[in-house]
Amino acid sequence: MLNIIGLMSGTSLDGVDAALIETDGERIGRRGPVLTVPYSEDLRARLRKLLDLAPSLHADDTMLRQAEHDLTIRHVEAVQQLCQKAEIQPDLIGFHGQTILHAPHERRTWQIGDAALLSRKTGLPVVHDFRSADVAAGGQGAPLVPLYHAALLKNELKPVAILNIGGVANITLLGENEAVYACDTGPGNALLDDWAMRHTGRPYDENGKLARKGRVEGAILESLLADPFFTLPPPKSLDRLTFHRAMRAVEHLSPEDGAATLAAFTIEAIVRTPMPEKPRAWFVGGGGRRNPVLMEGLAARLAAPVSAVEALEWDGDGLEAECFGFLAARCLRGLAISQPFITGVPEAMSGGRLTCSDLTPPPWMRYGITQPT
Ligand SMILES: Nc1ncnc2c1ncn2[C@@H]1O[C@H](COP(=O)(O)OP(=O)(O)OP(=O)(O)O)[C@@H](O)[C@H]1O
Ligand SMILES: CC(=O)N[C@H]1[C@@H]2OC[C@@H](O2)[C@@H](O)[C@@H]1O[C@H](C)C(=O)O
Repeated sequence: MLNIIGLMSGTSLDGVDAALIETDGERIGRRGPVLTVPYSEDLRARLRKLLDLAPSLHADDTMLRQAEHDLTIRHVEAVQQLCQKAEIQPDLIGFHGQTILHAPHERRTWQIGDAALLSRKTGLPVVHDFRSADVAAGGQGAPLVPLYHAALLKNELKPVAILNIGGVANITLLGENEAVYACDTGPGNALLDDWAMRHTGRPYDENGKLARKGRVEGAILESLLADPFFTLPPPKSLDRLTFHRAMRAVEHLSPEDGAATLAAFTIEAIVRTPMPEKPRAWFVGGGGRRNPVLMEGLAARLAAPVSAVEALEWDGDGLEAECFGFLAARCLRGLAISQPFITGVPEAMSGGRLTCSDLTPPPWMRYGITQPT
């Protein structure tokens, strides 16, 4: 097995999560440590602006290039800090990059990040660009975490739902007979974060304090949920900005009522996701599991028990970063990272690209892995 550092910077734009994982892409050994290197407020604001500009942005845009450079340096720092913490010299990096645009219907998905720079600065080979091949083949390109959930889950609880509440929320349904279904469910924390920033100047509604004091505007909530996305069966995926119009719908509400309504939007979108099997339990990862308004709302509305993924002895902050370490190993070996019931791709397929600097021999030369074709 290889020691791989997985790096994930999610749609919340809060920073880089880094996790060490020992894996060959099938077996999973040691997991952790995990750490987060936060983005500066300035970088976060520049990335947020890039999301708005992305549909018409040229790849050579100066602001884009500068932000890409700066966020790659944050990833270099994350690798260095993790190596120190783990006291280990890793073999490989799985680098997700920062999604600035996701439009699978146009066969476009765009993760920025300079893999060559990351490889040069760390002296390690880097697997990156995990989503493009899937999207090019007609898939959604997301979510990609389900095969990692499937590899991790050992218990007999199935059907079981693993929910990630990041900027966008996504679900993996591990069904009976090894079936794996997945999709994005709707907004996660992103709308709430933007609302909190506007009304409190803070990047998120800490512990749901604002939403807790508000009243849900039922008519607005139902109008938001009338979007055809919510009745579409999986697979389906979202851009961080897909439901940004919800901000306009709640604009006239008080900070508290707006937060309560947006939190209810996240919850109801999850509850109403059409599912091929009925989960017997729900486990929640991502920063949203720290928001008691979301967790209590889900527990009240779902038919099965809801807990944080820590109940499975998983690390809810590191799971996605671990996943991109796991997927990096799978890409290297040409193993599938997506399947028809996960992303809608016509057949199971691998993906990712490998970048090595002049100083980093390809991993198959160093570790006897079969060279991917
Ligand atoms: N104590 C807390 N109270 C409320 N919300 C919280 C708390 N801690 C974290 N969060 C929420 O979690 C978010 C960060 O979540 P996470 O790190 O899972 O996002 P992400 O990795 O960017 O997501 P993804 O890639 O899945 O879209 C914050 O932006 C915030 O909304
Ligand atoms: C295009 C993109 O970056 N999608 C992310 C985003 O963040 C959550 C949700 O939307 C999910 O579909 C995906 O990330 C996770 C890690 C995934 O691919 O499984």
